[in-house]
Amino acid sequence: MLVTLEGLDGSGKTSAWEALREEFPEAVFTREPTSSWYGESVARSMGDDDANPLAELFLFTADHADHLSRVVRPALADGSLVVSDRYSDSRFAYQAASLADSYLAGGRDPLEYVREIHAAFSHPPDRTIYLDVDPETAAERAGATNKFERVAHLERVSENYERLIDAEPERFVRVDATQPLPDVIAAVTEHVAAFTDD
Ligand SMILES: Nc1ncnc2c1ncn2[C@@H]1O[C@H](COP(=O)(O)OP(=O)(O)O)[C@@H](O)[C@H]1O
Ligand SMILES: Cc1cn([C@H]2C[C@H](O)[C@@H](COP(=O)(O)OP(=O)(O)O)O2)c(=O)[nH]c1=O
Repeated sequence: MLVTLEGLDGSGKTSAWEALREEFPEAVFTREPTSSWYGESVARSMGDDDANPLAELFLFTADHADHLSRVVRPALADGSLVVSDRYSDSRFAYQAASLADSYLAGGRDPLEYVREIHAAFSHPPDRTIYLDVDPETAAERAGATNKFERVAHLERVSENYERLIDAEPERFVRVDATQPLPDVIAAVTEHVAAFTDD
């Protein structure tokens, strides 16, 4: 089973993911962007305010393709529970927001376009926990260290996540990430336990 953690920067995903490692020691824990050289290319692009958003989408997607074949598919084939801190929904929400101001031929909707690219090769998550926090709190917590962490951008990202949740309400569970962190972690842990009991 593939469980993904999604949400704005500073929503507490990494803290929850680390806590889950203690609770589910048999599971495979992974994340995107990865630490491979593809992931390093992504980090380089994120550090460049002039990076082309379409080129950046393909760097993130290249990292995802490698992550899938090297980590996610083999672990799922072994029957492992896989928990990923960010996954394809991050591309649908963030890169659709980055592409919104650029030109896509034929009036294409950026979010649909990014989804279509993934549909050709990706493995969709079984369940996704969305850590729900407002863009102002997210930017404050994350310390606005890169261009994705600006409030206006996070507002667009947040709207895109809402579209994704509306489209697949059965895949997502929402956790209120404005609660104290221990409560967020407890809620996330309970959800993962319930998924694996099903
Ligand atoms: N519910 C919360 N309440 C207060 N601070 C939080 C909460 N969740 C996360 N933080 C803080 O925000 C920062 C980013 O948390 P992190 O778990 O790395 O989030 P993410 O991986 O979603 O960016 C950390 O300093 C963390 O302690
Ligand atoms: C995986 C992924 C991340 N991102 C962005 C979200 C973050 O701003 C940044 C780094 O992700 P991450 O290291 O998970 O940061 P955080 O812990 O703050 O959430 O990359 C994308 O824009 N697209 C993607 O596909």
